[in-house]
Amino acid sequence: MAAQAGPLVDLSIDNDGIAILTMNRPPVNSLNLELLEEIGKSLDEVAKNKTKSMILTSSSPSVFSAGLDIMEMYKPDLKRAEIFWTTLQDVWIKLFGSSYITAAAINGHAPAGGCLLSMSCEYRVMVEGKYTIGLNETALGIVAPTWFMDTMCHTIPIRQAEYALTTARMFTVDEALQVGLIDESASDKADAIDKCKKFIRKFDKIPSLARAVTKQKIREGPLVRLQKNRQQDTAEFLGFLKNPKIQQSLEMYIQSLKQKAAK
Ligand SMILES: CCCCCC/C=C/CC(=O)SCCNC(=O)CCNC(=O)[C@H](O)C(C)(C)COP(=O)(O)OP(=O)(O)OC[C@H]1O[C@@H](n2cnc3c(N)ncnc32)[C@H](O)[C@@H]1OP(=O)(O)O
Repeated sequence: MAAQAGPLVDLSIDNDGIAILTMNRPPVNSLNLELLEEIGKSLDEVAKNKTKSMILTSSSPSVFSAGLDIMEMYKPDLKRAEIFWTTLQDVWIKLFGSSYITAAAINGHAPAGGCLLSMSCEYRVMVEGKYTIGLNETALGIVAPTWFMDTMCHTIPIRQAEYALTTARMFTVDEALQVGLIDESASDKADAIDKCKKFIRKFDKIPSLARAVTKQKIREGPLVRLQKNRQQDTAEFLGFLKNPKIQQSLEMYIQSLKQKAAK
């Protein structure tokens, strides 16, 4: 993968006081430890500055995020893998449990961890095109953690979530719209951001504390479940990584990605 030039995330506040958090790890925004750390710091910044809302997007022209960086899981240094996983848990807790308004302008593919980040927001607008979104973990021979599943069940009906998770279903933009995995489609990134802003403006006349507490109460179940089981969840992840069959599946998947990229 190409070397990183420039900061891994850009956090700006626009004229309406809305924070725009742009992931910037070319070529595909795969979530490695460093990118997750930077996303986590930006989310802290948004919370600390009491910014009322945040839009999550990507600097790539065709990928929102390719999900977890598979190289963090393939034959890993186990100490780093543990920090990687707890950082991912932190990012999810901060984003899913945030009190400010969140929306994702999904300007490209959003598989696995990319889908998770967008589902952790309250509203999703995806750019039209040949892009797909979904949790495809079973296709890699791995199992999405319970909190990934909880996040999907919080977004689409549980029957659809079970079917999508077990079949590693990647939804087209139209399919995602139909099932409710995204809320709107957009012609391009600017349109996606505009539509996210329109969603955010819906709260202009709603008292912010009432809105925030309502959001946090409705999201409490999945959050408490992970918070109570963090150590076990991390142990399970590390256990998976030590399993030779999982490593074999990851190796085959990496090879297939490299072959596809070389074509
Ligand atoms: C193990 C225990 C349980 C763990 C539970 C956690 C579960 C996992 C959640 C995850 O997020 S796993 C990651 C799943 N992600 C994917 O399956 C996506 C794979 N990528 C793609 O499908 C495509 O890259 C794309 C996102 C559709 C973009 O396609 P595009 O044609 O634009 O780019 P490519 O040519 O395919 O890729 C460019 C370059 O990036 C490398 N790469 C792609 N995705 C990843 C990734 N997730 N991690 C690391 N590297 C990735 C790809 O190999 C190419 O590399 P080079 O050949 O240029 O070196």
